[in-house]
Amino acid sequence: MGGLNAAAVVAPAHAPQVHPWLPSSLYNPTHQLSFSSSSPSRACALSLIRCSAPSKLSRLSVRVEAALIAERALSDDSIMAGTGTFEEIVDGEIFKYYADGGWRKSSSGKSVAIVNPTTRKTQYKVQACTQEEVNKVMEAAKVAQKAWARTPLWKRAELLHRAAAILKEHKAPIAECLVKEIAKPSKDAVTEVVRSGDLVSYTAEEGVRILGEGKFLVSDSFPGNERSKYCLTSKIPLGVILAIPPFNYPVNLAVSKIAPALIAGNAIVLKPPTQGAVAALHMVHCFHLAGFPKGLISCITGKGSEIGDFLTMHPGVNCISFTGGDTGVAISKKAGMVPLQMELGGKDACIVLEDADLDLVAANIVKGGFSYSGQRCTAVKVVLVMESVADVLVEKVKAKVAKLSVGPPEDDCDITPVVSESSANFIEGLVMDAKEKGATFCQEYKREGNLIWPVLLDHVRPDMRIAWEEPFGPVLPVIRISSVDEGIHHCNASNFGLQGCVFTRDINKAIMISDAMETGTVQINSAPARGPDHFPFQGLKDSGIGSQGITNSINMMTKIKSTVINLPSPSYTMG
Ligand SMILES: NC(=O)C1=CN([C@@H]2O[C@H](COP(=O)(O)OP(=O)(O)OC[C@H]3O[C@@H](n4cnc5c(N)ncnc54)[C@H](OP(=O)(O)O)[C@@H]3O)[C@@H](O)[C@H]2O)C=CC1
Ligand SMILES: O=C(O)[C@H](O)COP(=O)(O)O
Repeated sequence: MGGLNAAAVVAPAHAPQVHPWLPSSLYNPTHQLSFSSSSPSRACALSLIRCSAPSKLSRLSVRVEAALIAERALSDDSIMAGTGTFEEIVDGEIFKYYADGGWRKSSSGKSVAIVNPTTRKTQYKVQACTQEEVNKVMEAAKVAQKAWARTPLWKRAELLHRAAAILKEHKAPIAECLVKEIAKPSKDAVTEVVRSGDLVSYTAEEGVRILGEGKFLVSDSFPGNERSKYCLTSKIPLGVILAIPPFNYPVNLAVSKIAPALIAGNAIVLKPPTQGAVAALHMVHCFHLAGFPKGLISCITGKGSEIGDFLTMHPGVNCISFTGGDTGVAISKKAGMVPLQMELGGKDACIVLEDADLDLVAANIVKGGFSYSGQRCTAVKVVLVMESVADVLVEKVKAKVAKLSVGPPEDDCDITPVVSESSANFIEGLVMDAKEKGATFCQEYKREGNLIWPVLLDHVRPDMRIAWEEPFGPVLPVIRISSVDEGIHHCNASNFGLQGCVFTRDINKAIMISDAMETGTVQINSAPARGPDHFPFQGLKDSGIGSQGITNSINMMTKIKSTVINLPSPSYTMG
């Protein structure tokens, strides 16, 4: 695209106008626009900046609006990671980490490579942060949180709305990182960013409602008491929240922790997954542009295996919100006395009864089992179908699988390379085990590098690993069952209990099966899914601790504080 090809955001030379409600010591100097070339769009953006009288009302919002206008003037494909708005987050070829309101290089002098799953070459590099840098981030977070907790709720919400708008405006460059780092199909990558912006806005609104309410209790309802004590309760922040999301939703599962933490008055330290870290850094920059106080949000990069234990066992952490695999089980054993929110793996079962609408089932199995190449914790991971309808169902699913496009994420293919070579090897191990033990392959098994063609495995038996293990890849086992009880038994014998689904036209049977399935959620006549993002989302057994979803996350990241008014003598309201 000609004309305006970069809108760089640079720190102002002079001290910025401080928002009246932000303590000046914590103010994150916000940004001015500079342009690398002239164009009508540039002139338009500049004239808007000049005309907008950034005096008493809000210089911050003028600048943010101007940033938005300038971004809108850019074509989606003209913005590359580390250029334009995101120039300041990268130094040479290594992305910086975010601490104390700015982008920094680690003193370690070391970096971590992010390998593009499609090319299998290094795509990006991020800083390998040191323990000392973690200590500093924790100290800054503690200080910033105290001031943030004194910031009125509606003002916290306002900043979150701003961050959401900036995030959505920058969907293209962030999605591009997702395509390159985790091979997410390009349309899904854009959807992830837009969904994340919506989640942040919804959280701001929900927070204003639920944190604006407390309880008033009187003592005479408890035996032996007169009405001489009034108890007022409200929700207070926990302090510093450590957020660790997984590779498959590095932006969405980061903001699903960041936004509830912030609206509730907490500070946040984010440790993004290595694959997906650059997308996450871009997302953090959107929060930076929104003007949050310095130190309140930080993003530490580095390999989880190296820096993870130091972070999760850090005394400065007051709550851990983690999404990922077995690592979560290990963290929960090591973490100290802090609240934990753990969203871990799943082996979501799809139980299909004889009376089910098999076209609907087939469509849901293919979408549920193979979207993002099966790399979703809520993917359908085992089909338990009544023998009498199994042949018909398998044929229908097979026909749909044949239509899935396989190839690079840039082409928006349905099936794209899985995240890493080790993941592809693990998936292949499960497939080969099933082959040796006699499963029926509905398609020929094919793999090139990290790209695995979709495979439906029929006649899977419980002695095969794929019957129980989570492939996190485009491989779906079908187990034929002779009774509903057999299906429920298989589902409940799993160590996981995230979601499950049941397909039947009989709502009474559906409810009974839902009640019998030991999972956090059961979907009736649809594939498992986390969204919409305000729904509660939780796993039983090894699938997690606590519940996510916007309301539940806000509640989880707060504590109840009571103030009791003791009257000298009982008082009863007469009305
Ligand atoms: N229930 C749910 O909501 C979801 C569950 N999952 C599950 O996650 C798994 C796949 O995701 P994946 O990212 O590979 O999961 P991992 O558990 O490998 O990693 C998750 C996060 O933990 C970090 N990490 C690694 N080691 C440590 C450590 N010792 N201490 C602290 N953090 C650490 C990782 O960083 P790094 O990348 O640097 O190693 C990453 O940010 C699957 O099992 C899937 O089912 C995934 C999404 C959602
Ligand atoms: O990480 C995951 O896989 C998600 O939490 C599932 O989200 P989805 O159902 O929206 O894909």
